[in-house]
Parts: sequence; structure tokens; C-alpha cells
Amino acid sequence: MNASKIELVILSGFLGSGKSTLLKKLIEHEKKKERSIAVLMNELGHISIDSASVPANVPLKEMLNGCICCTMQGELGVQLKELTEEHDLDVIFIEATGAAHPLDVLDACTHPLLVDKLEIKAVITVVNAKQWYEQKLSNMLKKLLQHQVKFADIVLINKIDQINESGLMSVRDSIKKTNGQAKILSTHYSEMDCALLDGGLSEQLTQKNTKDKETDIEHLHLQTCAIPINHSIDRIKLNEWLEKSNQSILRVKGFIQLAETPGIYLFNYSYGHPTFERVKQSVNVESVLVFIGENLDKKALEKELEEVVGDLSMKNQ
Ligand SMILES: Nc1nc2c(ncn2[C@@H]2O[C@H](COP(=O)(O)OP(=O)(O)OP(=O)(O)O)[C@@H](O)[C@H]2O)c(=O)[nH]1
Repeated sequence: MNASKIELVILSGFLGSGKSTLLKKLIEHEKKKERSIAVLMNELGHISIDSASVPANVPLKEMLNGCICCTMQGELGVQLKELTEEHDLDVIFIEATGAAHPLDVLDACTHPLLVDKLEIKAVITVVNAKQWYEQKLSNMLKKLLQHQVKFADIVLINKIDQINESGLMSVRDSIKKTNGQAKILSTHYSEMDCALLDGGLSEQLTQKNTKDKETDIEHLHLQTCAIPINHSIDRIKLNEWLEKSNQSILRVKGFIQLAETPGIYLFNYSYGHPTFERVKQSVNVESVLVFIGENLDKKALEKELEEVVGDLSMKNQ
């Protein structure tokens, strides 16, 4: 057995900011060093999309359909304990839902049964640069983003391709004001210097009193809604609809087929930016879109979506 404690790295950050993109890089980095790793993933919906970013040979536990911070604190402790018992590990990465408060995640990881097994190495928070700059979210979500930054050891200001230089400078200043102790990095596709984690990071977060959390942040009840898609989709129509939909959609991800080209695509939509990424043929996935938003009305959403893709109860002719 591994005699030293297993390192725990918590990835935090709002929906679609670039956590899974970062996770992939961190896994590659650890693999190069031949370290033994596992991943614990928490997604809001009951269908996992992000798990596709974890290589098949990396032990993975998923906590679906709930947020660590609201309903799954106990569950996280159980999953962590199982991981430590089932595998001889050097490091565990936890990717929390975009709605999670990092201190809640930390709380769950510092269960008495785990303290002698785990050492919290770092909390890394990923920020969508443009989203932080524009501050267009509801007050409750703005506060969540603030807290995600405030309790981080490393903050990635990501998606810098979507903001100009002066915008980036002002985001940097504002992040620095929110958390003067964190290491702040500007990144494109979450490309951070992973070697930063190799040394002894400042343990500012672990020293923080987890009871210190300001409790005025009410638990967010973002809804998720998974809709199976039995038609191929016209990508332009899909984009146009997402731009004008009356629903407060914060994030969409899923696997779809496109009308104009064969194959399965991983669709990602966050903060107004859609992307389509071809999925390897060997991966067997069902076509589905997972929507995350505030006060989502599933029936209305399905109706709007049907105008884009056709009758959802009928297959393509
Ligand atoms: N343009 C641009 N897109 C990026 C960048 N980083 C990540 N993305 C894309 O943004 C989308 C969301 O990235 P993810 O890594 O899945 O984000 P996430 O934080 O894990 O999302 P959730 O799990 O929903 O919270 C994907 O399509 C990424 O390829 C970036 O720096 N620039």
C-alpha cells in the first residue's frame, strides 16, 4: 500500500468554464510521471457527459444527479473512501459541479474517516474570463463565482481568446481583489503549467476554517433536464435557437448527430459559445442533450427544441 497520504486536487469553477478541459491536462501530466490517479466526478444531471474526458484505464467514480454542496456530501465521503480502499493511489482529482461551493466540497473531503488517508493538495478554480468581465449572471450566481475564486489556491482565468487585453487586465485585477493569495494564471483551453502542483503549494485553503463560510449564499437549485434526441440536428438552427430561447439556459452538453455530416458529435454550449467535437467511432453513446439552467421548464424546452429538430417522439425518416 501507498504509505504516504493520497493527494486530493479539487477542480472548481462555474458551468462550462473549462474544468474537464483542465482535468484532461492534469491526468496527462500525472500519467507522464507514472503516478496512480483516480477521478471523482459530480454532475448535476443523471447522465454523465464529462466522463468521456477520463481515459478508460483511470478509476472513475461518478456522483450524478445532485450537487455535492446540496445533497451529496455524505455520498462524496463514501465514494472517496471506496476509492482509497480499492486502489493504491497517489492522487485523486475531484471535479465538482459548476454549482458547487468549494468549501462544501472541502467539508465533505475532511471526514474523520478520511483525514489520515488524504491530503488536500489544492483547490483550482477555473473562471470564464468573459463571463467574469460581463457579470451578467443573477446576484446569487455572481456570489457563487466570487466564492469559488475566494477559496482557491490557483485561479485560472480561462478562455482568454474570448476577451480583449484590457478586459483581461480588468478581470485579473478584480480576481486579485477577490483573492489576493491565490496564484492567478491566464489560460487558453485551461493550459496551465501542471508542474505547479508538483511542489508544496501554500496550504492556505486547508488552513482556512471550513466553518468560516459566509452562509448567506443560499443553495442554488439549478435544474437539469436531459432530452433524448432521435433526429439529426441542423447546427445553425440549433445555435440560432439557443441564442434566442426564452429559457434561462446556462449550459448545454450532450451527444448529437448533425444533419450535414455523419458521425456523433460532443456538443458543448456555455455562455453563448457552441462547439461541436467529433467523437471517436469506437465510443458508443446515445444521442441526448443535457440542459442546465435556472427555473427550466422542461415541457416548454421540449416544445422549443421540437421546432428545431422535429417531433422528439418520432425518429428521423
Ligand atoms: N474558446 C475556448 N473554448 C474553451 C476554452 N477552454 C475550454 N473551452 C471549451 O468550452 C467548453 C466547456 O469546457 P469544459 O472543460 O467541458 O467545461 P466544464 O467547466 O467542465 O463544464 P461543466 O462540467 O458543465 O461545468 C468545451 O467545448 C471546451 O472545449 C478556451 O480557452 N477557449
